[in-house]
Amino acid sequence: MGKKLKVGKTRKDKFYHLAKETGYRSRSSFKLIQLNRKYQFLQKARALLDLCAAPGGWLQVASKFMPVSSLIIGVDLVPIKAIPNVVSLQEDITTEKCRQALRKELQTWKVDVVLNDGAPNVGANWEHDAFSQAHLTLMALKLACEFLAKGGSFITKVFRSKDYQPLLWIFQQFFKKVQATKPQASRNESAEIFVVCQGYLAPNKIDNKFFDPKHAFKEVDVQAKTVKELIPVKKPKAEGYADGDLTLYHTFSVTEFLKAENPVDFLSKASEITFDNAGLTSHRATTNEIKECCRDIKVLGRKELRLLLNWRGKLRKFLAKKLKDEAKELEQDMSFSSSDEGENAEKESKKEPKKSTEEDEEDAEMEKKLAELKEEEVAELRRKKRKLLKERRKQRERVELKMDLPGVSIADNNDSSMFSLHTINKAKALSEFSRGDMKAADAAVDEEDRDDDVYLSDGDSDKMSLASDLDPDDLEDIEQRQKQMDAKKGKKKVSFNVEEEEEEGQGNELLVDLEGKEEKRDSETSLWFSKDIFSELDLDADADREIRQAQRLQSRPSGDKSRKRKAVEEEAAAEREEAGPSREAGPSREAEGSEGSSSDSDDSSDDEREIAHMKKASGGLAGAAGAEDDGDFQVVPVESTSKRARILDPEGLALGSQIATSKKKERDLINGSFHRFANSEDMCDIPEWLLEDEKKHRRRPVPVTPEMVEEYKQRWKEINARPIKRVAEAKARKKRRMLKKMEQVKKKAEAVVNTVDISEREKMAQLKSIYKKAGVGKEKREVTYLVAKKGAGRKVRRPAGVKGFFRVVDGRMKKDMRGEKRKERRGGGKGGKGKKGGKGTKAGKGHANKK
Ligand SMILES: C[S@@+](CC[C@H](N)C(=O)[O-])C[C@H]1O[C@@H](n2cnc3c(N)ncnc32)[C@H](O)[C@@H]1O
Repeated sequence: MGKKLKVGKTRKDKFYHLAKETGYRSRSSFKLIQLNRKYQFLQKARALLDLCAAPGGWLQVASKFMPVSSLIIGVDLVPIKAIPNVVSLQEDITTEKCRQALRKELQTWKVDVVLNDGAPNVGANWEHDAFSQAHLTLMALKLACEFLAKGGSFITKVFRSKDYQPLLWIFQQFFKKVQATKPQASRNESAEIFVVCQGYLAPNKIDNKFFDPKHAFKEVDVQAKTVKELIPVKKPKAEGYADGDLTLYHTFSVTEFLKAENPVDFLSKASEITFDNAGLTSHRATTNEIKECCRDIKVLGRKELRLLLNWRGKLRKFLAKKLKDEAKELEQDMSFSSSDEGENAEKESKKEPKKSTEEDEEDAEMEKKLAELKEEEVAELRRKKRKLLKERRKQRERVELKMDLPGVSIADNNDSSMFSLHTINKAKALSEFSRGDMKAADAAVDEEDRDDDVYLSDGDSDKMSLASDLDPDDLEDIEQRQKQMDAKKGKKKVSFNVEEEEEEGQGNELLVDLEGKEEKRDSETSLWFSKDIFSELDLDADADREIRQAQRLQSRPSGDKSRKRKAVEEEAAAEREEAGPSREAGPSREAEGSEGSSSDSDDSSDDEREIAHMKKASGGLAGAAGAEDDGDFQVVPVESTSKRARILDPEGLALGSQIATSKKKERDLINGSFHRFANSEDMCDIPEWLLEDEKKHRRRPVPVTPEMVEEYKQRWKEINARPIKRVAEAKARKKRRMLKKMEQVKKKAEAVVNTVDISEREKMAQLKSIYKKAGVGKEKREVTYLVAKKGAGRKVRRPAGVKGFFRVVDGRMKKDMRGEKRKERRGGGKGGKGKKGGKGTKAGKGHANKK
């Protein structure tokens, strides 16, 4: 028999070798390194206690990661070889002696971290081993509870057995956060798991049952006091009695309870609720239990208090409904009495003696008041709704005009209202101001404010809440009935808009519109069209074009019908010409032509109609900017100053550069523009070819050198060669993203390279996966597809001329697909027998297909 192969735990794995390489005393050092990497408890610790520390791997790690001159103590059954700056004790952590030794060592100090990697001698049987492990952990916890500072951490090894859950529960009683984890260095086949407990609660008293395995593991004593219970709760601060309140017993009536603004607050103050309303006492919601609860509020629990609150809600709903019914009855009575007033009055006076008792009067009075109350309520609701809608509309407008951001309103801020003329927009307030009666004016303004105020007085809020108990349908119903009643009473009802207009009519005289209605509309229109979305549309140019078209049509000589057809062509040519740089100075062709327009004829009526239509279409702009022909007078068109800058071509730019450099040159250029070609003659009877020729030659050369023009041409080319802004921006964004990604990948790679606890091969694998995930360095491979010859198999030699990657594919699929297509073309796949796939394909070299 040969030597037995090492299996499972005894196998020397990478961490074993790594520990040997790096000088750690045990492979479990890497467990602590990995735990610390995740939870970062060593860096902050100033004192540490390592229970079951031999041979000292964890102590090494602790002394490496903890701040210099920290206190580190290690305890184990076996002696630990000395480690610089580490105190080691040889003790059994389950004993009192060990506890005392630690006390002696630490004196009054508390530690920030307690570690426990204890593993008792095992081998008896699984259950026994598991128990002794759990017991050791419990003992470690006991020591931790004694020596840990508040907020400290306890990191312990636990074996997964039936005692695992009870242990976790106990940890949770002492620590804020308890997390279980299995570090990479811990073998998968091992049942160990590491529990990281953070935020030690440091209770004043601890029940020893927690550390008694009998209680802790077998039957966890649920009744045992929890740590939270053991932590003394601070006494609430004495607040004393309220002023004038000398008794602790407060009795309130049901009505008061129903009216209470904050019922919860009310219940906290009340000792007893008495019944002052027979109707409410006999209400079916008022059960015996409720009555009993009302007798002593102070003894009630959460459930009973909730019961009382529900009861209150029911009663309020009941009352609201009652009010509604009463209002309905009142209305019916009114309609009944108004229609049959005459007859019934006579009949009743004859039949019965008049029943005019005081009670009836009181009832009527009550009902009237109720109706008024409801009316007010509904009016209030309507007013609020209107105000809300108005505000929303305003906000929308402000957002549209880019005065506000959506959801953020600067205009909502009313701080400046005291300086606003709008606050005294009532004539009454203004007159008070002008008389110098500031008090009265303030009152008037307040009155105005109150109309729109969202907040209500106490009484109002109660009314409002009553209304809120009603259904929306009910409200609508009430509203409608109210309207009918108003109409019957002959009340003068006016719509909201009319009301507003009236108010405006007698408004503040100081609030005068700076613009007329027309101007206001124009400015609003221009504001609207100044939005970004319209910036692409050259509205000015469009308007100008229309004007010119109208003028040209107007200036056409009468009788020349052949010209009429060409008008459009001419117009287009003229526009093209205008776009050119060397537009001749001097009177325009329009002006020339317009001379002829004074001689009207019958044929021109169509044109005139067209012009009128166009003028109308151009919104009156034609009249402002274009030439007007008013009888014998010819109005010279004035170029609009707001006209957009024309984009010049290279010749124009060269000319412009000359003007820009010298005033004299500018003057010369202007003077030079008055030459014999500048004033065109009447060219009506000139043949077309001559006109074309004239256009070319009847112009003075522009005083710029061809070199200058060439230079500007080059500049244009350069500008045109540049990518458009958006493309450039997108490219820049992509580049930035890429750089960022690279930076992150670099950091990750560095971290992997610097990791000590993994082998080189693993590092390589991790690096590869990092770069792969980031998509860096992933270039699309150029693959050449080769269709294999029949029976060639998968192994094909690289054919001549094929470079790089190549893949051999089966030609049949391609052929099948072709066949399918052919079938379809022939019509619904009814193509005769036809061999499937047809003849064999020529495979090999000739079919190389690059992708
Ligand atoms: C896995 S080793 C600890 C390894 C240590 N964390 C390191 O990194 O070197 C478990 C240790 O627990 C110790 N041990 C077991 N029962 C103990 C007890 N009752 N008191 C003290 N140490 C104990 C053993 O002596 C053993 O050295």
